[in-house]
Amino acid sequence: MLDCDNKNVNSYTNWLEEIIGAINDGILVIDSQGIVRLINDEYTNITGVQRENIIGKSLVKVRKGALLPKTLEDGKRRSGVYRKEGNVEYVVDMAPIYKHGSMVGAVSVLKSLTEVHKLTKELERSKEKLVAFANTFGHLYQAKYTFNDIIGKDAGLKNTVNLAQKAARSDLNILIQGESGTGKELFAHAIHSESARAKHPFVPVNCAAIPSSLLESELFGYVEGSFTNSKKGGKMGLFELAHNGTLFLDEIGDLPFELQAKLLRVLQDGRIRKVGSLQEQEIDVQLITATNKDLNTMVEKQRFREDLYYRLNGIEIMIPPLRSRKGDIALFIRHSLETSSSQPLQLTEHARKVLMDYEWPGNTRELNNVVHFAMNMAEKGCIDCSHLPEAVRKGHQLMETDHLGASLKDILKKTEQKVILQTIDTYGNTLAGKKKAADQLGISLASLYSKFKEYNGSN
Ligand SMILES: Nc1ncnc2c1ncn2[C@@H]1O[C@H](COP(=O)(O)OP(=O)(O)OP(=O)(O)O)[C@@H](O)[C@H]1O
Repeated sequence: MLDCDNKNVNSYTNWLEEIIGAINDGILVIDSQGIVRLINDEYTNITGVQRENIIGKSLVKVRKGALLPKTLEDGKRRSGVYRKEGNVEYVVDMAPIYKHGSMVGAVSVLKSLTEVHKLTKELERSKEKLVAFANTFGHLYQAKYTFNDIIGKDAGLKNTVNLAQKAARSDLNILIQGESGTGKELFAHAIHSESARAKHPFVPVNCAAIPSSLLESELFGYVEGSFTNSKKGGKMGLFELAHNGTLFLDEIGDLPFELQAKLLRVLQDGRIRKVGSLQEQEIDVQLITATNKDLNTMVEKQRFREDLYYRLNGIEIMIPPLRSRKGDIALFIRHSLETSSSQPLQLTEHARKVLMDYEWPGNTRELNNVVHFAMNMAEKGCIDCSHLPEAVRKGHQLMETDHLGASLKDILKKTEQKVILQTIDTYGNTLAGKKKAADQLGISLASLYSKFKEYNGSN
């Protein structure tokens, strides 16, 4: 009953009591004599004081140190007064109640701090999660390589690196072509790392790895309810994720034809539209695409849109296959042996020759795997032919039996070379090993040295 002079509890005051009871803060009302007239349930929850122990009693007597009677004396509002009762902390706002210009009582409003503490903790936890998420997210969408990670001194590769460095300084779309395993993704990372966008996300997408039915919504995102099972709140697309950074579309030759038209529109307008949305949003990404397919032939066969091909092809980077960069094979092997092996390892001349002669259809990826395989198979600090994978050995043997068209002199020379290298492999590439090899072959050590030098350019 707010009108403390009114003894009749009418329906109006009942209604007010209902409202006060429904309030989430604790409420206590005293009349002009300092007698407690009303409390709500939340007041009991916060202070632990039961209704029957306080209603109709003088507040100062029941609650020593209560400040509300002071409000009755000076008519002043007080706010944010901190209180602690056992483990319960709360703050109190106090105000006088006036009717027709005279003070008829005063009210306290208590706000529990337990809830505030709980919310603060929740907020802190959310902030921590957000930071962790930002770290993971940042980590996930960072380029992992720079141009320093690209191994190779072959002139063809150096020209390619040179062109890629220029491309990194441009904002043109870049199309990287090359056989599988030549390092197209490595180049894409390096280009982003050296570009002005390096601090922004690098988002790699393999177009062949995402089912075509999902690719559009993955690339452009979708709004809530755009299809059955769509996530609440919709989903951000990879273009949006890459905003201000670089989007790397690998295996672009596998982009479904109907999506090619949509991608072309995005590149022309610089805007994307989420699946199910009518609104467009501006997007600023540098697009790098890569493929090991021959896009020119695909265009001719009308399997890839010509207009999109020209859009993607702002700068075209062709990475030469490893077999055309023999010098890089030796360099890569040396680098791997020096950096990846826990013990010093020697490669026999024969094994080296087999590796140099092999065609490397899987390019640097395959070479990397083969060298690591051989390092694990090596014995006594030495990698010889028997430590190479069968496919590589077989490839070499096939090549060597391919004598068609060769002169007898060349065949004999090759065979002699093979036998000498294999015998040195067997006895070891040391002085003692070479002596044994020469003995076994029935030639002098000097002769073996001179032949060995002829085959390898050095001994
Ligand atoms: N020049 C190089 N120097 C160092 N490592 C290289 C080089 N080229 C390729 N690699 C390594 O070879 C592996 C394959 O490279 P990457 O994935 O970039 O090739 P890719 O051309 O994109 O292959 P795919 O067409 O199969 O996707 C990676 O481990 C990469 O780091």
